[in-house]
Amino acid sequence: MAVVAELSSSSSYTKSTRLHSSQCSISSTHLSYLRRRTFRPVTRPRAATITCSVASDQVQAPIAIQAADPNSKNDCYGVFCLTYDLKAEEETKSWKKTINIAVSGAAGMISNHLLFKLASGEVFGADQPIAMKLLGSERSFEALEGVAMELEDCLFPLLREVKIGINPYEVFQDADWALLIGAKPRGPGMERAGLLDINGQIYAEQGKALNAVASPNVKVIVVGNPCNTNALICLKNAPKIPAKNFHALTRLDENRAKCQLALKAGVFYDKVSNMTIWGNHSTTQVPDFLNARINGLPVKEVIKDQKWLEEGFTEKVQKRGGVLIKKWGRSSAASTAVSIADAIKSLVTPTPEGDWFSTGVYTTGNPYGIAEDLVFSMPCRSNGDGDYELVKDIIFDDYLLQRITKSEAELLAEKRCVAHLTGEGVAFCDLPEDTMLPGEM
Ligand SMILES: NC(=O)C1=CN([C@@H]2O[C@H](COP(=O)(O)OP(=O)(O)OC[C@H]3O[C@@H](n4cnc5c(N)ncnc54)[C@H](OP(=O)(O)O)[C@@H]3O)[C@@H](O)[C@H]2O)C=CC1
Ligand SMILES: O=C([O-])CC(=O)C(=O)O
Repeated sequence: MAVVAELSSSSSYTKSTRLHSSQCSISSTHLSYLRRRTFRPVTRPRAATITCSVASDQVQAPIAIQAADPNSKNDCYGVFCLTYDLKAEEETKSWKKTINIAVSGAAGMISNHLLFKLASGEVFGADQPIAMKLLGSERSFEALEGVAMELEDCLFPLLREVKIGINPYEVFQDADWALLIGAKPRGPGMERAGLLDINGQIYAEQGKALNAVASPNVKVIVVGNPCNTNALICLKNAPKIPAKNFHALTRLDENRAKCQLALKAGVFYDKVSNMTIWGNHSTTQVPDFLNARINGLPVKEVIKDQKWLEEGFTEKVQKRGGVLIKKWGRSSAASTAVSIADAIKSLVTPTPEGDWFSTGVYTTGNPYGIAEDLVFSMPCRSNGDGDYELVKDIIFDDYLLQRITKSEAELLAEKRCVAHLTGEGVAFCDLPEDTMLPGEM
């Protein structure tokens, strides 16, 4: 027989845990505490529901009953409900003000690597406390709890708060950074236009939520594919946030390109600099070997094999994701997480003299003649304040311009295909057939 009982206590966080006996499951809210050095619990009521299947001859103990609040899924998680008195702690006196980092797709593969790097301090710095706001869905909520439990168990000193939730309007509240990773993967037989529409709707919704509740100067990095067009949709739905603040992640492509040039030149990859990825995070992307440098020299002076540069190198970078999926059985997660960390570090630390980095950013006002009103990967520099400027001293040749034009045409076609999501009228999809996400080949 089944016994259903509710426990009396307090909180606003709802979770489900399976008991060790495997005969009972608990749907409980988490105890919330006021965070002080002494970790004194606050007397907020907690509620829990326990369902047990027991044999009819077993004695059933009466259990106290009080209503739960099953709708509230966005509050502090576990140990992160404890408040530390920062002033009382000598070592924290030099810490900066806590920043809020929102992450969507937080229960996914990429996040499973990224969150721990963020919490460790290696991205924002050893004096930068962070609060994590993790967005999941009904589908992923239990997994998200698992993620939060692992974060608890890491005892990261800089991780001051973790919240999990399924409503972007709650999770994105006061976000200083929004790392938007969640997206539906393209399944077998799904048209690219279908993927653009499904994921575009996610990014339109999240753009609206950011517009409504995030910090007005929030920096947004869109990872979920197709990331350039998702970023465009997101920024169009967030008119209060500067368009310049939205990025589409192409740092993984930059890192892949550096690796291939280093391999060919027989140097370690720290010798490769000034690497631009132009355009879309797709197989039309253009890894720019004309402006890149190896040991400070133009690539073409070090690698004299033009055919390899134009064909072998370019295609290898464009299709690296797909080759990896064939081998690994899933898309790049660890290297993507590292590249997100790199992308953030490039914005919060000054760019080394003479160098630059690639990121997909808003084209309006660009000095290269690329169509306006797209999100296009271009070379950028930062003084470390989270902002960036486009690099001006870039050279072009016919090959480079021709390739850039192809990627630009693809993004213009994607944009027409999502006009219903950017507020620009009726969508019309005429996507070039030969172009794909890096993982789709
Ligand atoms: N820009 C780049 O360089 C790269 C981008 N990517 C892209 O990043 C994204 C995330 O990759 P990864 O973390 O490996 O993927 P996972 O499949 O592990 O996680 C993706 C998350 O997306 C969420 N999601 C949102 N909507 C849907 C939906 N309709 N169906 C299924 N899941 C959905 C899910 O979380 P929830 O249920 O909580 O919403 C899920 O946890 C993908 O779009 C991938 O193509 C990957 C590598 C490189
Ligand atoms: O297509 C994917 O999901 C993977 C991807 O973007 C990449 O590896 O660059």
